[in-house]
Amino acid sequence: MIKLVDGEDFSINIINNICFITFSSPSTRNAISLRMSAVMQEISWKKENNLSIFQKFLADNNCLLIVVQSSVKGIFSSGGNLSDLKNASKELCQNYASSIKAFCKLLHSCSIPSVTLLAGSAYGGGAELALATDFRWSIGKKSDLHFTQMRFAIPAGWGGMSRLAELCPQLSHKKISAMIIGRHSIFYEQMVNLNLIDNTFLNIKNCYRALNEWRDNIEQAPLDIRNDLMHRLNIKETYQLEEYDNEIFNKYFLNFEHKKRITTFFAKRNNNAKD
Ligand SMILES: CC[C@H](C(=O)O)C(=O)SCCNC(=O)CCNC(=O)[C@H](O)C(C)(C)COP(=O)(O)OP(=O)(O)OC[C@H]1O[C@@H](n2cnc3c(N)ncnc32)[C@H](O)[C@@H]1OP(=O)(O)O
Repeated sequence: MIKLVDGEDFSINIINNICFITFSSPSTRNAISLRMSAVMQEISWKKENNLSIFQKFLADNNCLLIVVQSSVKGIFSSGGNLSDLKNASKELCQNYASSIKAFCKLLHSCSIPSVTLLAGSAYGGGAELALATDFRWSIGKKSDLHFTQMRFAIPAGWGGMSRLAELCPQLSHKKISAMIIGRHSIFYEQMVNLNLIDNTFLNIKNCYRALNEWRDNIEQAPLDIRNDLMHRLNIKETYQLEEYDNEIFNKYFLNFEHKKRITTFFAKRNNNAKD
């Protein structure tokens, strides 16, 4: 295990090329504390060579997948830490939301796939954190999102409204504003209908098995193709993306590696046929 953050309630470790970001604060239902936000600020804001500490940690340790998870049964996160926000000075809180928002943005803008494991509810900023990753996998069918920010007379502040629009094109900006104003909840079935749940597992064991299989498949993809495919997220115009996709396909089609793997495929089939 390679550690970047070793807090009792918030840790970031790499195990077998998977980066686990784990929230473990049962006493606050995984509320994101001021201290957690300070750590997120430290590791998210650009440092050397235009790379944040977090991105350098991922690169230096050949991380292939990012997993955000809760170790607290029945809840992903209760969002902003209300007692911290009640007791701390305005100065102490001035970077609170922007630090968490920067960390959330990194989770879907870096060139490594990210997935949130949901086994319970997410409230307020916790729902925004659950939306921050590329994918969401549900363990069981009790995953849900509760946009409770307006209970405290604030809009979503960790990037959740624009992220919801990205993930669910069918939700207009007006509908998203209405959902925040109306403190809407999105329960499991609706999350599935909105494509906010990408996979569902009966239990955590099956989920981790699928994560390891995903990691193995990524590892078997040649690094140059992985990099070229992940570069797609930087191309915004559709016509440029089509041109780029043609270019990278022609770059690898019937090259040495492609033909080698076709040969291996038939060799394995012939060996299996003989067994
Ligand atoms: C832009 C984001 C925005 C912001 O940053 O301001 C927000 O995220 S606003 C906060 C949005 N969060 C919520 O609306 C959730 C508030 N919490 C609850 O509704 C409940 O606690 C719930 C449903 C999460 C859990 O209910 P349950 O009955 O299981 O437990 P308790 O309510 O008894 O809570 C247990 C324990 O956890 C503490 N707690 C819960 N949520 C928070 C929180 N967000 N911040 C700090 N502490 C929290 C609660 O006070 C209890 O502690 P105790 O010492 O026993 O009082």
